[in-house]
Amino acid sequence: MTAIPAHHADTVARLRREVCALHAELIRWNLVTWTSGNISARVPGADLMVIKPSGVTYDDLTPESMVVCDLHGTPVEGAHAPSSDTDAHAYVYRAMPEVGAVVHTHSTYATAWAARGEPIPCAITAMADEFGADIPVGPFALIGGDDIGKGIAATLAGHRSPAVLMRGHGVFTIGRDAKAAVKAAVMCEDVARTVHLAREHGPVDRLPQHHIDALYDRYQNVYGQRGPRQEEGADS
Ligand SMILES: O=C(CO)[C@@H](O)[C@H](O)COP(=O)(O)O
Repeated sequence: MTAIPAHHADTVARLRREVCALHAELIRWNLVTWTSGNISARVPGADLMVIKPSGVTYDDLTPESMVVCDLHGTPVEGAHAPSSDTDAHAYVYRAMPEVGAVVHTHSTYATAWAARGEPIPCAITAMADEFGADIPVGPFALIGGDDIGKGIAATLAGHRSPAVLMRGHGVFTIGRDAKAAVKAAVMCEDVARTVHLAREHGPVDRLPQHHIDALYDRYQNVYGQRGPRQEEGADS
């Protein structure tokens, strides 16, 4: 195995802790069953990523059990075999330099949309906020190799949505960091459930595009705590 350059050691140690800890969020938000989801994060400035080991139960995950791989999916540091979706994550990092993290789940409602091969229409404000569009469907691809990654990148490149429903499989989300990608997976399941429930009682209309655009812009650029006053701790 190739050694990790010394100047990346602290970052890798931090990402081992972060990626490990965030798997607890997949359980907390009921997005995974047994070992069926995974998180990875890119090591900034290096052609490396930190990813969950394959088939290890979430209770048994530790920072040390995370696997460092290069961006072709080859393990570089770690005692475990990496996630079965390692090649998919690696392809996304190679194809989408702006992506800092990838998350995969089989969360129930979103995966039901994936099983139907149907995009989730952007019908509620929470969806316009986070996704800015319908949540798209990517192609079916077998696990292992580059095909899942190719489908994710081809579907999400130039798309506002940080989530894709891979046909007949489940959800992949991307983010600038692991917390953002996990948040997108949580929100994806939430809106998948809401729009599904709404459709049980009748047709659901997509929001008008100008409302989607306005909501997306506000949430992405105005919502929450921003700017120097908040950073200095001002409260009024
Ligand atoms: O999608 C799949 C299998 O359908 C995989 O993502 C596994 O469900 C999780 O695999 P590991 O990350 O534990 O290898």
